[in-house]
Amino acid sequence: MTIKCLLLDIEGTTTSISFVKDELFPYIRKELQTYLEANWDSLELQNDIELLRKQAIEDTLTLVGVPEIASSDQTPASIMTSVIANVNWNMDQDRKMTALKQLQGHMWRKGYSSGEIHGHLYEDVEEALKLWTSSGKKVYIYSSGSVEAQKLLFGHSVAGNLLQYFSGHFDTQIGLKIETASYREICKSTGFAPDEILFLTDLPTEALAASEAGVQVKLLVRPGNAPLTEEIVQRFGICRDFREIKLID
Ligand SMILES: CSCCC(=O)C(=O)COP(=O)(O)O
Ligand SMILES: [Mg+2]
Repeated sequence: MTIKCLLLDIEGTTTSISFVKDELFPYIRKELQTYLEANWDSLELQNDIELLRKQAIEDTLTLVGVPEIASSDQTPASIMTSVIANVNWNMDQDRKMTALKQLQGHMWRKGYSSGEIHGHLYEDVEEALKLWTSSGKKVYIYSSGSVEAQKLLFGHSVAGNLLQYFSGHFDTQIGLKIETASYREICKSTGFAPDEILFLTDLPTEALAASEAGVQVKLLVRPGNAPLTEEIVQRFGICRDFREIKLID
């Protein structure tokens, strides 16, 4: 079946893992206290904290050592201290839950708009986006990073604003990337049959979930990505660069 739609992961696929680990995440740790103090009275921040609070309560049922978030009748200072402990703990484990990703997306706004952060993209990405879209393919992003964080990264990227190439964005609101149901929902939402979609990712767990839904998959081998087993390489095929991907019209 001809590929009509490309579904792209970000970290490890369009963008280096080191940009996320060494620039984006440290920005959150560095700015968190200041951000909480500056935005304490905003509804958006209070909603983000409430989401983190609910997630922490749910997490205590299955995880050990979860820092809980102080209840809303505590002082702002004690709530802030508990939020900082919770966010850092979740980031230490690179957790991909919506509550954390939503707050991060809101915090990165200032970093991108001030020019402190530029979204990293591998140099083949822009050329591939141009080629695919000019030949009539639709391109979507599916990342654990929130839709807002995705738009910031591609809107303020090292190659400029590339948002015009995307037909849409998906994040964990549609489901986790390691769950097959998420890819079924993406098929429904985009209107493409599973085998008309090619999902590009760096993670075998995501590749397996997508392929269970009937979506076609290729794994990216980018510098700094985790090594892949021979079995996974044989099963899905790999590419080192988007220019290696040949789509039949
Ligand atoms: C686009 S937001 C920054 C990256 C991020 O927070 C993340 O979790 C990336 O995960 P991905 O699903 O793109 O591997
Ligand atoms: Mg990834």
